[in-house]
Amino acid sequence: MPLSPPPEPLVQLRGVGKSFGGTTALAGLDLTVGQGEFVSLVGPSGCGKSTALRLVAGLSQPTRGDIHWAPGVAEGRAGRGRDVAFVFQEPTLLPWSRVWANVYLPLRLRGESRAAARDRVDEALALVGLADFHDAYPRELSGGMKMRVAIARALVTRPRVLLMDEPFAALDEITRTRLNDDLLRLWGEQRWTVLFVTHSVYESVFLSQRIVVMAARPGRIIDEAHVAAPYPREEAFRRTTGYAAACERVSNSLRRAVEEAGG
Ligand SMILES: Nc1ncnc2c1ncn2[C@@H]1O[C@H](COP(=O)(O)OP(=O)(O)OP(=O)(O)O)[C@@H](O)[C@H]1O
Repeated sequence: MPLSPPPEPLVQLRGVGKSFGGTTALAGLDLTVGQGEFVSLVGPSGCGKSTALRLVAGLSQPTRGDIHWAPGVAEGRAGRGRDVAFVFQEPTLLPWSRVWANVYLPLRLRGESRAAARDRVDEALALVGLADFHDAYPRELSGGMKMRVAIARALVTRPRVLLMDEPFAALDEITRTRLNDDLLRLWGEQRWTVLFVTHSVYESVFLSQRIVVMAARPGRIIDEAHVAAPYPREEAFRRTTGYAAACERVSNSLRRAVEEAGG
C-alpha cells in the first residue's frame, strides 16, 4: 500500500521543557502534529501528558523550547483561543444551568447574544446526539451524556484543534466504546486535529493514526507507533491482526517506560 504523504504541520513543539520548581515535568519534547491528524499521548502517571496538553492549549508557558503554530491558527488560552478547544476528564458543567445554556457558555463569554448563538448551539447539540435534551439539567443526565455536553461545549466554537485529556476515563466500558465511535464519526466529518490523552492502550490504538508513548522523570517521548488502518474504523477493527500488533507494540513501550522509571 503506498504511504500517504505526511500532513502539513499544524503545531510543532521544539525542545519543549517545563519545570515546576525543582520538578522537571517535561524535557526536550519534540512533537509535530499535522493538520487533521488524530494523535494520542499515552504514558505512566506523572510523565507530563497533561502538562504537554496545557502547553499546547496556551494554558501555561514552556520553561524551555518553543511551540510553533501554522499561520492562521488563533493562539492563546483555550477559553479565548478561537481555534483550540479543551475537553477534560470531568465534564465540569454548571449544575444550575440547562444543557443548552451550558453549551452556549463559551459563546456567551465572548459576548455573543443567545439569538446569534442559537444555530451553533443547536448544531453542536445535534452533533453529539443531544438535541432532545437541551432543556435538561446536568443532574438529569448519565455520565456519558454529561460528557457529550462537554464535547458539544467544546465544538460550539468550531475549533480546528481538539485537546482531550482522558475524556472517557470515568465512564463505563460500553459508554466509553460508544463515545469512541461517536468521536471518530465526528472527526471524520469535521476533520479537526485531535490530541488525545489516555491511559488505555486499546483506546489509543482504536482511535489514533499515531500514538506517542511517554516516560517520566523527566517527561519525554520514548516511542511513536503508527496505526495504518483506514477509517472509518468499525468494531471489527478490534479483531484484526493490525490492531493486535499495534496494541502489543504500545504495551511493550509502556512497560519499558514504567521500568525505566523504576516503577
Ligand atoms: N502545577 C504544577 N505544580 C507542580 N508540579 C506539577 C504541576 N503540574 C504538574 N506537575 C508535575 O509535573 C509532572 C507531570 O504531571 P502531569 O499531570 O502532566 O502528568 P500526567 O502524565 O498527565 O499524569 P496523569 O496520567 O496522572 O494525569 C508530575 O510530576 C506532576 O507532579
